[in-house]
Amino acid sequence: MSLDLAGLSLGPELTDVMQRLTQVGAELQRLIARNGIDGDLGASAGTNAGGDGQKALDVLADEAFMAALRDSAVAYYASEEQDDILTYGDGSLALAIDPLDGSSNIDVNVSIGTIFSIYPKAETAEASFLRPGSEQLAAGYMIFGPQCSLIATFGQGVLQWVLDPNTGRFERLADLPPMAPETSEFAINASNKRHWPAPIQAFIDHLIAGADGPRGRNFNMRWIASLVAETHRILKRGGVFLYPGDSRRGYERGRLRHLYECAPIAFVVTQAGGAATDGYHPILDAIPDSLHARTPFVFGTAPKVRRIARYHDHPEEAALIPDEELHR
Ligand SMILES: O=P(O)(O)OC[C@H]1O[C@](O)(COP(=O)(O)O)[C@@H](O)[C@@H]1O
Ligand SMILES: [Mg+2]
Ligand SMILES: [Mg+2]
Repeated sequence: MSLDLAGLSLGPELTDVMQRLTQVGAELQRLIARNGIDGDLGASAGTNAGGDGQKALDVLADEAFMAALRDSAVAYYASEEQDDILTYGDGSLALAIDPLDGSSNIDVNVSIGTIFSIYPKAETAEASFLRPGSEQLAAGYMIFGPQCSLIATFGQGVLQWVLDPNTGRFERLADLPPMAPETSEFAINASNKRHWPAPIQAFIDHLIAGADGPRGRNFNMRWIASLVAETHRILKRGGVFLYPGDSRRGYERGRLRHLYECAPIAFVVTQAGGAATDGYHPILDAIPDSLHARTPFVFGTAPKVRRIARYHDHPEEAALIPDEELHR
């Protein structure tokens, strides 16, 4: 057993799938730690279904998860790296996966990860995934960094584990406490500012104006370009993340994938007391119209996410809403 699930009643199928996911995760952490010794995991390796360039590690991770899950309770496997859904056995689960998130960081030794989302199998392969994220049974991510952590939710709060490099086993830590309601950090790729919609421009302008602007206090910015690392920081110390749609060709719905990235992160974040929207509507209520569909994505401390929604109605007034009023 690579994962300590003592005391959790997940049922045999979900338990087995979690064990298999974490076995692969432990192996990926080991391979990543040796990057450069036997080969270059950041080398280019083609293009995936969504049109993104693939790195060697994207392909290797996808193949490792496919191999590990082929004879499991996963009946349908949908991956960011595959054109179509793969049909396996007749188990009861459907798994969506971003096998390697944060690919641009592989060759610079910055945290990357795997994001997973598990649904009960539906009538058809497509119907198993093109549904609201609120129907997820489980979701989470592994982060390959200074520590290899697993963060997961099964719908009752957020659980965390750390991989013990001495034993190869994920040891459970105390459950994550609810996210901090008061924070001053935001994360966005500011190089795209000129392409953003007006409400996002206004929100960020007001944060950057700091104590001299309508918000009347200073804020701090972080951008790692690795969704798992950004999520991990925000879960641990609060803040807000934005990847809005923008006017660049192909970015009208942002960059991130609804099924493989946004729905699972939204499930985790809302279970931690945060919120996740497309800027306005909750992500967990939305139904993606295709496997690789993208969505604008805003998540983090709930009052901040609510304030961003208010910027879509009344940008100038939104800056002046007292924080307490957004703590509903
Ligand atoms: O390079 P950009 O446009 O800032 O985008 C960074 C975002 O893209 C991603 O790397 C996309 O994920 P993949 O690496 O799985 O394609 C996110 O992890 C990150 O938040
Ligand atoms: Mg990703
Ligand atoms: Mg990826």
